[in-house]
Amino acid sequence: MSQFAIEIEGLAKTYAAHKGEPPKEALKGVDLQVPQGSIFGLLGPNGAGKSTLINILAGLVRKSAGNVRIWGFDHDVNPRQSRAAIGVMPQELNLDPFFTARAALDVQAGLYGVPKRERRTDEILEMIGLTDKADAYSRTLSGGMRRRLLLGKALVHNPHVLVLDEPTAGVDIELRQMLWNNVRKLNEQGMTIILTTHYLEEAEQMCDQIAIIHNGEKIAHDRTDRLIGRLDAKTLVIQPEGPVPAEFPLPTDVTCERRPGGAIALSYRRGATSAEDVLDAVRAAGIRISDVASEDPRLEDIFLALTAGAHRAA
Ligand SMILES: Nc1ncnc2c1ncn2[C@@H]1O[C@H](COP(=O)(O)OP(=O)(O)OP(=O)(O)O)[C@@H](O)[C@H]1O
Repeated sequence: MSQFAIEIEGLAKTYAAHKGEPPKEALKGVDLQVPQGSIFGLLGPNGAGKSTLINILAGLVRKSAGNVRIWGFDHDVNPRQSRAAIGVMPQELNLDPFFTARAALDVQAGLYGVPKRERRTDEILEMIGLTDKADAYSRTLSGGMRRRLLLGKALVHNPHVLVLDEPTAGVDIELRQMLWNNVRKLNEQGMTIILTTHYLEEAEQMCDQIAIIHNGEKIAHDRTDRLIGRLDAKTLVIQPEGPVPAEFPLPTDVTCERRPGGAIALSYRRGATSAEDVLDAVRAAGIRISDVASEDPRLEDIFLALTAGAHRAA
């Protein structure tokens, strides 16, 4: 058994021309390996191809080319096993309005061939906080509750891999925390998690590894800390004692930005300038330093740098 939960080679998808629109190459030969037991972030701007990739994994979209293995099972050779190894929480709230929460979970378990005695309906209802809504029709549930029910549906067959397609888009803080707590617990129990999100801070906190997709191509894949470390940028935020001159000499390539409250943020490249050089320049300008804090780049910075770089290359 491979150490990868998901292995993708040369995955391509072209959507056929439709209503005067030309064919759309949504994925252009993507290779990707998702380690078992990881929380893996799949990021990219709108229209990058993330949902297409996830929908191919879920068996909802047919790939044009390439190979997909889920938990070692080839999508084409062992479609039943590869589908059983994965659970997907989709972006759209596609619930049958005339099913109760309990029925929705039971029917889904039935679809996956889970025998009645092995069903964990009550356990899942409890986990997603819907025990008291078990017999309510899904049309009467709030948006947040429906989202939790979709998570429950993705879990009925106890998959090895759980895929979450923008699970927290437009949900409140409480639900977001509940979702992430659930995801962490499932991951601790050994489930591999793949998620797409537009909240980069969330990805930074949750994911061990991140891949960035742009225009149907993978432009980066690395451990989250290494990805962020790729940016050689550093910022010193200095709280001055007394006034700061409008302009003062700084080492080449150091930029100065005024922050609210009178602080100045000095950004530089670690490879070219040292913190000591920056502080020396501040002192030489007669600025007395009351406090200093340092800021490292965020995932957002690397994301913007990489996607902008890919634009230029294109
Ligand atoms: N059924 C379809 N028919 C034609 N084109 C499609 C179809 N589904 C998606 N596309 C196109 O394929 C590209 C990739 O779309 P996809 O939904 O995979 O992107 P995404 O990264 O998930 O975007 P978002 O972050 O906005 O959800 C887009 O240009 C989209 O318009």
